[in-house]
Amino acid sequence: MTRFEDLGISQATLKAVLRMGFEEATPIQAETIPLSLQNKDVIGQAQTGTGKTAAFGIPLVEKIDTSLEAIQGIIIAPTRELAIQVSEELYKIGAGKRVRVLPIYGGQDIGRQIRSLKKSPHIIVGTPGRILDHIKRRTIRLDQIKTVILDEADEMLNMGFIDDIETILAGIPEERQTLLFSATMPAPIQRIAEKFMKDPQIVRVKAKEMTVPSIEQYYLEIQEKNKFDVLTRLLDIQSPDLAIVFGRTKRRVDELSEALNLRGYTAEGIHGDLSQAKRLSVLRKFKEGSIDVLVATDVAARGLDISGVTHVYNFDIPQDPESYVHRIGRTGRAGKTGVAMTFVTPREKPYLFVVERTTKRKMERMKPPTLDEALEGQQRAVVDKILQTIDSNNLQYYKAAAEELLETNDATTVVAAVLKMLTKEPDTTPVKLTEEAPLPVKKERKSFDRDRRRRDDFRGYNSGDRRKKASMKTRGERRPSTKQKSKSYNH
Ligand SMILES: Nc1ncnc2c1ncn2[C@@H]1O[C@H](COP(=O)(O)OP(=O)(O)OP(=O)(O)O)[C@@H](O)[C@H]1O
Ligand SMILES: [Mg+2]
Repeated sequence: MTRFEDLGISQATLKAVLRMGFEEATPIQAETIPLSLQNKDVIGQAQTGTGKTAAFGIPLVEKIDTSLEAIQGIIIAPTRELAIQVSEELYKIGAGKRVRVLPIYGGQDIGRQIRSLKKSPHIIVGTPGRILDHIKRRTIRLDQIKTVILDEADEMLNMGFIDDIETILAGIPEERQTLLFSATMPAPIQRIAEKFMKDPQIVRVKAKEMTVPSIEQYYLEIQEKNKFDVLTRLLDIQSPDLAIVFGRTKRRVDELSEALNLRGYTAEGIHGDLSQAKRLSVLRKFKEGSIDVLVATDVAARGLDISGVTHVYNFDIPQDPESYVHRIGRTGRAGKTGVAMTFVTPREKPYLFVVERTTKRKMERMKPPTLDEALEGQQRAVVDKILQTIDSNNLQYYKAAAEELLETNDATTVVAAVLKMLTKEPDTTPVKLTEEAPLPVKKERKSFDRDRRRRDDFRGYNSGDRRKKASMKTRGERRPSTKQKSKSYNH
């Protein structure tokens, strides 16, 4: 355990960090902060939700000279939401020193941004495109920058920002420190590191698994057409505080959130096609708890830190293991527990195995719940609420009416009626969901299936179970569309 007191940071920053409720440094912080304070370049890799933001944020704030009216630190992040979130965290860390932090992202009025830039922020946090735009307009000056941080570098690569990043880095004085955070280190990122970093220290927080152990991971084998009913049953049974449902495409996200609303859940979707204002308002509502279910695509949710997300549902299995790790990493953050459920259609099962092999962690198989189980789950939730209400002991206004009811009815009947009224019975309102074509069948399919079967045997599934699975495979599965077929599966 490392205390922030022992990391050599100033009183002002220490106070700010403690005020944020951080008691001890996470491993990535314990390793990165001292290196960064010594001006070393650092490449950092650690699991989701383990505090990478503060790992670079604390030393960056420490190095800001607040008497100098110039941009001294720049953080580049893949999405607007992430830029805002990181700037908020940096603002809190820097509150003790009164460090000025400004988020800069596309979609926001450029005139307003230019006015904010005139108030000389010490740190800017932005998306590559907009930062470059300001550099070209000369509304951002790079000559006093001493620290550059690339957050989620691999995601920026996936989004096609690599050239923008190179251009930005090339314009920043060489006498600087560069920190790079990335979940993976594909070749183009390594090249960036070689070209733009000086003797980088690699901080890889060793973890047996890529996912944090505090997330319980399950998979459910379901046919495409049954996914939605199973999702709503799970929501009823598990009654998550806040849940994120991941869909593969934008259309999927729209349809899912609409369908969830039809069935009485408060859900909204986020994906790249929504306006900036809309995405932010959805996120705000989700954080405040005025919507319970956020439906998202991978990119929209990358790196987002929303406290209190208890459940993640992979309505569609992600195409690659990294997406899986990032998706489920929206729960179980900062040492909290979480539950992740992955739906897999029979023909997509090889993907499940690839995920498990990469994360070095097995998902536990869960049977799709039945309608009765869903009803039971709802009842249990109501009973819990009633017990809580009893505990709150604030019932004097209701007791007279209760006694009146009990004069003519027996207690069990009265309570049963109350339970029935309060229980949300499983809703089977028809909804419209376009079937998503399954991911392309993998070449190595045979061997994966064999491996999987061996593991299934090991878990002691009976052969009847397996026959059922086999028959599911032959019934009514659609062939992948040519578009999807052409996507390669490269892991
Ligand atoms: N030392 C700490 N003690 C307690 N909470 C912390 C600490 N450091 C960070 N946190 C909190 O943990 C949460 C996750 O942190 P952060 O978003 O930086 O994770 P991350 O490693 O960047 O995750 P991702 O890979 O998903 O981007 C945040 O709410 C943050 O405020
Ligand atoms: Mg992060």
